Amino acid sequence: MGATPKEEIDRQHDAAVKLVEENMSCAPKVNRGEIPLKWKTRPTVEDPYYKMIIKTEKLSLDDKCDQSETADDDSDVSDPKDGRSATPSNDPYRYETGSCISSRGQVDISHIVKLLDEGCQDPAAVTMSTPAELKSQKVKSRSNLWDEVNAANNNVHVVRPSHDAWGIKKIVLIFCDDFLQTVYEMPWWHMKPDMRKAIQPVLDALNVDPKRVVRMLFAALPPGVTIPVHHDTGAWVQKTHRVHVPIVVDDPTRVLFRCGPIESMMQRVDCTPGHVFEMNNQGKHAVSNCQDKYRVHLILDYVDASFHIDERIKLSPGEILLQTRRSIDRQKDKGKRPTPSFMIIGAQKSGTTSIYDYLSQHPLIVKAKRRETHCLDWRWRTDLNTKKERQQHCLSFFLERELRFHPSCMTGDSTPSYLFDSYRCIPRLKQVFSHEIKFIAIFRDPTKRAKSHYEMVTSEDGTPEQIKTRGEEWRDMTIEEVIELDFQNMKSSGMIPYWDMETKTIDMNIFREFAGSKAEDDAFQLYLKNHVPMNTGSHSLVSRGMYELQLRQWMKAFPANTFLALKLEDIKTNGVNEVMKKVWKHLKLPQFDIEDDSAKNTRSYKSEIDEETKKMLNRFYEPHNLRLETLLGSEWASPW
Ligand SMILES: Nc1ncnc2c1ncn2[C@@H]1O[C@H](COP(=O)(O)OS(=O)(=O)O)[C@@H](OP(=O)(O)O)[C@H]1O
Repeated sequence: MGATPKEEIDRQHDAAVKLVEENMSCAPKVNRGEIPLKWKTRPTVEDPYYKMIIKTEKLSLDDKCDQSETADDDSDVSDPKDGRSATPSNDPYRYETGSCISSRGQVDISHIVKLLDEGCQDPAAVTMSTPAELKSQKVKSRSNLWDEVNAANNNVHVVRPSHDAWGIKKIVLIFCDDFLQTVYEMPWWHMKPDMRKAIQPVLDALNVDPKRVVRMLFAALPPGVTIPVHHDTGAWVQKTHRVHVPIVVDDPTRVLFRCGPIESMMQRVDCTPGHVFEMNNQGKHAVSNCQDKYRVHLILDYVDASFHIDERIKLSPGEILLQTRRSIDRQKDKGKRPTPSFMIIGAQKSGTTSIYDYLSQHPLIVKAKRRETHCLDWRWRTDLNTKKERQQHCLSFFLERELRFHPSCMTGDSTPSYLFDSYRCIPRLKQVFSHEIKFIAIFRDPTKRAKSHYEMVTSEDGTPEQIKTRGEEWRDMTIEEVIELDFQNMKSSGMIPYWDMETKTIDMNIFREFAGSKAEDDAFQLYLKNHVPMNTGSHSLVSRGMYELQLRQWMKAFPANTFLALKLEDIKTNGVNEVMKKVWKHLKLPQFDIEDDSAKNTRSYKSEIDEETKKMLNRFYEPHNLRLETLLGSEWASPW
């Protein structure tokens, strides 16, 4: 349900009745052909033509650009923020009066009317019951297609929260998920030749093959109802042409259907039955039924012929769909996706919080109960005896039960310490999760990472829990002392035989022999065992920047294609959305442009790192950085 307050809806309804009574004229029925899909963006404040309109109309930009309005159908909630991110259009015709409406012909709808007649004017049967509840009830008449019980048993029940809340009755023939990955054909479409035949004249007028139709339904708007000014949202909107055909309209003069690029430019559309018109549903639109009868429109959305649809599924009568606001799944696919689907494993202080936040903005991502579950390291329950109990404990950090019903959605966590502590985490992970998990690692110039780590651990800011987990061991130490301590710990574990503790230089001959060897892996394990306690974060300042060594342990344990490695610096160079494209691809999620790309978990430092210290760390890390190429390919040839 949208955000428009009831008083505003009442105000708009009264205004609509007034316009109807004043006989507001309709826009001339001009066939402008297809409305170009590139026009299906919200006007933005950056758009030169929009600015021009605003000026001409003497409107205030702030007032008129994408006001928050209300909802129409399932996903049609106006978003006050989306004017900021939409692509500016440079096409002046986009904002011309009438640019949002194109008359596409007049067709014979008498066969459709016959099929819909029964039950059409019966008072609302929109119950908000679940499909299972509806299915358990007895069907009164199989020929009454408006009856929800009939639809749940012999067609497929679709929930359309906003429409249902308005009391809008519906007969759904074709439906798709929000990202247009799957199109569902309902039995009353694919098993009803009379229905297809009756609707064919509409498709002929549009010159559209039925396989290009991704949504098609009849909507009966109750008497006296106004759907206030809004625009539709959802990834599908910009990929589809929206077509309306008035079917049952007793008195077209008492139906006010308006559409336009902005609210003040909305024009009235002639709602004479049989008038096939396309409208830009990214433009502002509103409808008022000022009759004392239901008003029925056929509403359909079709894609361009070149658009590829992954799957077109013919549903069986009575099948149950499991829906969220942005996803649709079949009940028979329940449990198809095990939890979790992904893990951001590190590196600590390299932008993991940001990546998790950006990921969570995707409508098909559901956040874990906490971002850093730590279920495999310091929240691992050694007291639990069975594998099943340990599994349940790890799953308890996610909305696992809820997600079972929605396999097209996914969840995961972001625990940046996992990458480092492969010694504990990998065997535990293998014990509790046997399904494929996609791993994401993000790296950052390791010297900068070390400074960020030191600043965090020695900071007095944060919640009591954060302060406790960071530990107090470094409080009275300089960064140089902490670095020296870690070098000693690594040295004593046999991890850095190539490092001269006095001259602080690398013997490259030893490095080349040792790096990547079993001896190095063994020494790293020993170090993790002896110098990585679970009760404090004050450890491993230098070693956490040895990325290849850490990632190698994971890539030995899991297939290479389950890993995606990112570079924090690429966010600055290429922009967040370019970096996130790689993430969507890795997780097989539909492309999505995030709205909030601000950096998360940032900190201002107490002091700058000393130049000599910086040079020494750079010297230590350089050959380690170069080794990333052996794992990740030429893109990582000289990362920093
Ligand atoms: N988008 C973007 N651009 C540039 N820098 C960014 C970005 N997102 C996060 N960061 C920096 O990453 C540091 C925090 O990393 P993490 O969130 O992984 O830290 S933590 O391990 O979860 O504590 C932290 O570094 P410091 O500020 O140097 O401490 C953040 O500023």
